[in-house]
Amino acid sequence: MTNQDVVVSEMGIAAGAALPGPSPALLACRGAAAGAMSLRYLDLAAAAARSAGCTWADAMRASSPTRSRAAADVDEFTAWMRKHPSALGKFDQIASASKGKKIVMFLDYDGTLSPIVADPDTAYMSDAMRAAVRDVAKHFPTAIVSGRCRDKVRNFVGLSELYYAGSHGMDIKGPSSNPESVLCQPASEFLPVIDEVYKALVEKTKSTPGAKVENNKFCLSVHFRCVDEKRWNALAEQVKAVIKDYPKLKLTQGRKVLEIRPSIMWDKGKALEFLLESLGFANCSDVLPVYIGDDRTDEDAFKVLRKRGQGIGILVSKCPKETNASYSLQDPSEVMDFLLRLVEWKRKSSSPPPPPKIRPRV
Ligand SMILES: O=P(O)(O)OC[C@H]1O[C@H](O[C@H]2O[C@H](CO)[C@@H](O)[C@H](O)[C@H]2O)[C@H](O)[C@@H](O)[C@@H]1O
Repeated sequence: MTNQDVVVSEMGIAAGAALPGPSPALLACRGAAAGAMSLRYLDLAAAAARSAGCTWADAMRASSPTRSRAAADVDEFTAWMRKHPSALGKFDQIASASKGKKIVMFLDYDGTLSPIVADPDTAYMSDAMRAAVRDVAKHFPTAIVSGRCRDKVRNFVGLSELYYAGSHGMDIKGPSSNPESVLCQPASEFLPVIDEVYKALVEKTKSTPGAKVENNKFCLSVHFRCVDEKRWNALAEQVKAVIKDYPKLKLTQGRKVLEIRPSIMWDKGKALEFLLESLGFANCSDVLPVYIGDDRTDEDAFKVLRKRGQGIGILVSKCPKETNASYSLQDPSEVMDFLLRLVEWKRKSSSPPPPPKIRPRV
């Protein structure tokens, strides 16, 4: 079977090829991943498109909805909101679930802390959001979990006191202020291959106007947000033509982006588990991980929370989506409101009660 077969047969998107032998780094990182099984998110919309005999472009369209909230079916949205209520509306419920527990905050970057923009290199987060994240990190251990290369997302966020998990969790590092902080790079043996494929993809896709290849160190992104929809299928063919010779890589999809990643059993869910373990919360019942994300790669983390029966998954979305998250927020501005509210609640609940008023003697 060729890798091309693998790509097409397994979801038409994800090529689950043979696992590479464990690297020393992977062995080092295995603590949280022992007995791990693949937590790959099942892309229902794209799978449905393909099983209906549709093209890659159909699957790309299905996984990158452009439909506005106004055009969406209101009943469907209301029903979805009932299943995934607003984390702001249900703030008191979330706060009471955290009583006696240590909150650990996990935040996705694009579409969660920064609004989605056409040029990935200018997806800056606002100073107000940065201040909110800084405040959150003063009270709770906080990690940024992103598909981007760790250095890039670290530069965008600009806060040294956080944990960063870049490349969809394949590159984890603790706060730079701590010389003993963790480092986990389970896909380090893939670096030369990723570099080679990056160059090949840049060359192959240069004939597609608007296509952009982003090197995320342990994985690659091929953006099609600025590509004419008529060319999406051709672009997917170009990408498949390049990766067909690399059976240890798999192809997945995000928001108007094709992602090329090592086929290892590691994802944002594994990163979450690894970080909880590093923080000493491996088998604790008194921890409440809160994960906020907007994309399908975040579903791996939501699934882990569901499986643990512990923690709170919050999907950032304006329209109904199949998700393992329990709550929702509409956009990064609501994410900021939620973070600020959490900080305010924490301040109030940990400050000592005011001293009793002494009545002046008359
Ligand atoms: O895990 P994330 O932090 O959400 O990263 C996922 C991908 O995000 C970026 O792409 C997305 O945001 C861009 C900027 O808003 C947008 O132009 C693009 O269409 C989106 O897919 C990032 O550029 C990718 O490398 C990440 O994998």
